[in-house]
Amino acid sequence: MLSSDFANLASEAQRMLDFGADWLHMDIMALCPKSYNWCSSYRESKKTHSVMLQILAYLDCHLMVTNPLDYVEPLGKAGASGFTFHVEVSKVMPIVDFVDNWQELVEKIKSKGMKPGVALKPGTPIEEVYPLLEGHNPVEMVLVMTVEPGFGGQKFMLETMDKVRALRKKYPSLDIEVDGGLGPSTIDAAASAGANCIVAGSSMFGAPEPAQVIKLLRKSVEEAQQ
Ligand SMILES: O=C(CO)[C@@H](O)[C@H](O)COP(=O)(O)O
Ligand SMILES: [Fe+2]
Repeated sequence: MLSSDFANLASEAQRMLDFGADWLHMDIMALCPKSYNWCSSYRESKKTHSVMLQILAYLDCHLMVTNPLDYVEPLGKAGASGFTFHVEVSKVMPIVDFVDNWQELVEKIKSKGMKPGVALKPGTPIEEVYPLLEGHNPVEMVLVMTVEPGFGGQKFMLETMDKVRALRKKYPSLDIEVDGGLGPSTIDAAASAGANCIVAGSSMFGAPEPAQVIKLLRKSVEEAQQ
């Protein structure tokens, strides 16, 4: 949704769902701490239109913030479906034992009815997320960033596919999301590496026929899965 027309957020979201999108991806960034309000505004606007859509639209929230714990309560209230925090917070947070802290974080995310996920930046080794996929409270999705976080419309970094391949080999049924620079020219590389959740911003909102782009992305993932 970062590439959408913010003045018409609800109709932009509806347009993408009508074109065939499964999820709406919401980027929440450190310097816009109230950006989670998008979720509640979206839910509110939908109340008057369609109760069904309110239930059906999956809000996939990607938190590029250093204090994810502070967002669990407000995002849960705002109607988020997925809550994906960055593994790099372990380095910037004044945390003595990140392992205990992420267990607590995952537990809180689940208690608010959201799906916990972990994201990693292009320069972060894949091994750093492995501990979060083990134990009694594992995350349920890994978001591999295929551009540096910050804004849409950047060039897909092909070298990040090594991480997707390694992850898919180790976890055959895990949800692996790729985010940044995905579109018709890059989807095959991501799909064949093993990604099954595709975030597409500028390639969707900038397309003359977004429905065709979605079809193409889905076909590539389905074929790779077979
Ligand atoms: O998280 C981010 C950027 O920080 C992404 O979600 C981008 O917003 C995706 O946009 P495109 O690269 O598809 O235009
Ligand atoms: Fe994102």
